[in-house]
Amino acid sequence: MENVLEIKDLSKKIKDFALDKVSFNLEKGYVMGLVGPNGSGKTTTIRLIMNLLHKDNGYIKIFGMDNTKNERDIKQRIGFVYDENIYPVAMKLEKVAKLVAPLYTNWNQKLFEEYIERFGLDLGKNIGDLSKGMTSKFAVAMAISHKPEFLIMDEPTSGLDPISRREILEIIQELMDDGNTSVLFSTHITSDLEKIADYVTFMDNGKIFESDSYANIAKRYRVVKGNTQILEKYKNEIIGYKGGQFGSEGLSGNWGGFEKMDGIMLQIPSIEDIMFYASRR
Ligand SMILES: Nc1ncnc2c1ncn2[C@@H]1O[C@H](COP(=O)(O)OP(=O)(O)OP(=O)(O)O)[C@@H](O)[C@H]1O
Repeated sequence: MENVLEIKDLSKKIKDFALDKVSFNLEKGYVMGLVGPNGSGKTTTIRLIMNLLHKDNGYIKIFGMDNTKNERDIKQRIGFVYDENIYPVAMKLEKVAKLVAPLYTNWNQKLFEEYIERFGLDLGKNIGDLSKGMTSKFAVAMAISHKPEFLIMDEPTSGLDPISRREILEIIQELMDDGNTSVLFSTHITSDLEKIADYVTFMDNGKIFESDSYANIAKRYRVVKGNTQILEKYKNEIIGYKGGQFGSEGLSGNWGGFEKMDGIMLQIPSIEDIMFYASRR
């Protein structure tokens, strides 16, 4: 097993917010989705991985190397999509590519032009004249035209219509076909994760709630619903417990005992369920 990304005890304080001992790994050849409510620390984690922010503690290894000491080598092998446009709005797409291409030893102009055509983009247009969706597609084309081994994207599909989202996901799937490419992307769109993510890392309030395959996480937890009088007694076993007059609910990682109880219903949690109850802790 070879890890493309290893994060251990990563901490960073920004004003009132603290990323607190974040640890997770991504194995080479897999796709990981980073999910969590607004402000849970996804962008902060991604910025730390990209060395755009300085960490307070912990370490980040990419391709087995320290991400700060080997930044130049690492970035040649990485593709990165920011959560916002980073290119000058008055610059033509063609010009942006001309400036960026020489930075990568592996830049493949033919491949870039193929992506541009596939996404229906016009190289003669200014960045500022692109729609939100087209800006995202251009950012993805720019990030993958040097055939990165590791693609890191911060909400690449937000603001895209379902067809464009599918196009981006298809491209990611194609990149994965060689078995050597790995992808980490943050998203709020849980259906995207269901389509392509091998692993899901749940963040909440600067901490990791879970990081595993969805199948494993779905085995570990159940949504518990039912009689308030019964559930009140076990509320310490229930994450994000909410009691109500007409029934109570939450998520449980220790749900075996509920199976035989009358008036209690168990459901396999969706990704959204896990996010919801974890954030209500
Ligand atoms: N430069 C900054 N100054 C002050 N606070 C910041 C700064 N950068 C991030 N934060 C705070 O850190 C927290 C985490 O933000 P972050 O952008 O990492 O969350 P996120 O999970 O990516 O959220 P979203 O889903 O909304 O994009 C937020 O509370 C945010 O306000």
